[in-house]
Amino acid sequence: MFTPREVECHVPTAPVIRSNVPGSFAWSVFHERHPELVQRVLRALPYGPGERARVEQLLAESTSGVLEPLPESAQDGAQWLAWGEGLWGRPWGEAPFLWAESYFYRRLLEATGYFGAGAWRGVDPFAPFKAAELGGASVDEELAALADLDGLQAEVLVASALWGNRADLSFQITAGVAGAGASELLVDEGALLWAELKHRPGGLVCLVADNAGRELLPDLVLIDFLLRQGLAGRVVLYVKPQPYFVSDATMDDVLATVERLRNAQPDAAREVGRRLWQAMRGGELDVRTHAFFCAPLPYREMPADLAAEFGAAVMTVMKGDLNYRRLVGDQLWPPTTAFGEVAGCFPSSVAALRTLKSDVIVGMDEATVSRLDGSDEAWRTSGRHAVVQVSVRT
Ligand SMILES: O=P(O)(O)OC[C@@]1(O)O[C@H](CO)[C@@H](O)[C@@H]1O
Repeated sequence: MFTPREVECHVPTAPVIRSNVPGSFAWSVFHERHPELVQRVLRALPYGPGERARVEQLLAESTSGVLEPLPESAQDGAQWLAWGEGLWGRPWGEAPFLWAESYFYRRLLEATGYFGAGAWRGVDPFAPFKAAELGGASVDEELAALADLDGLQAEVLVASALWGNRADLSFQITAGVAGAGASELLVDEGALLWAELKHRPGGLVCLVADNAGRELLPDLVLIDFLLRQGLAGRVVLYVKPQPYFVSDATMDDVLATVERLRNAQPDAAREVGRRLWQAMRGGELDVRTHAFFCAPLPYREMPADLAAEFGAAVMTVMKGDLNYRRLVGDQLWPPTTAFGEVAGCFPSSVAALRTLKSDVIVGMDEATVSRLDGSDEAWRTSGRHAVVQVSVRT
């Protein structure tokens, strides 16, 4: 069980998103994305009849059944029982969307034997997808672009880490080529991010990773840049403790990506890989994790030990859509709500680098919202729009 942090945190209220509204984005995740995901998982690995039956049963339960708790043998069973108090026995769609999705991924690991005593223990059900992406041509292209690394500006590296967030394998299941088409940066507070880092160079920078592969690669290049320029004296890279939301990065993915860099062409990419390896050995790059990163809760409910880690940072860079939902709260905020008003409880200054792939959005101006609402596009979920939003802790 987590020890909650003691903090006075006042945020406005807004309706919590749930997946029980047919036609909504959240509903489509459970009724369109998950069925396809389950089929892909069952095709990608030769799970036996027991695992397959449990996975199919989970899909049926999560689309038309009620929430059942984890088996008593699960090591985190008591924690989930507490998190789900009042929800057990109710339809999945009645639970908060963030809660229900987190629980779906936890149950998928249960069904595939990830935490069991058998041979499937520790086997990442999404590993085949992640490996295909990391070994693929688009990563070759990203690596080739590193030939001109010394000429690349800080802003370009942030843009690359930002748009790398389009490469999210769960999103691509229903969106096709993620966020295909022209892209638009709706809010760009990148200058504030760099000003803060330059104002307080040499401190701790935290980066909370999102997806492996095409996203983690530019994240690592950005980390290398921060260390090389002395903008950060130390970087903590946070990854998930277990497979989650298909392509979320774990320690295995960090190691595979650093290895990919160390063996890459051109030389500049290999040099990045070599420096990252050394930085990990020397402690300047510390890869860490915490059970809270797979918890069904917003960051404002993070436990005291994790809050203390973030509290020591000059800046935390928060990657991706899900981290954004957890940072501001998975709620239907009026889009003009100030980012700092809902993210300001975070223990350090925080910069969100996020492409929009779910309904949550804050920090917009009225005119942009009207223009986008007047267009035909599902702009909140298409993956074509992005924000760089910063809240500075004074
Ligand atoms: O966090 P990421 O990888 O940027 O996006 C995660 C995502 O694909 O999954 C959720 C829906 O299942 C949404 O938060 C978003 O669409």
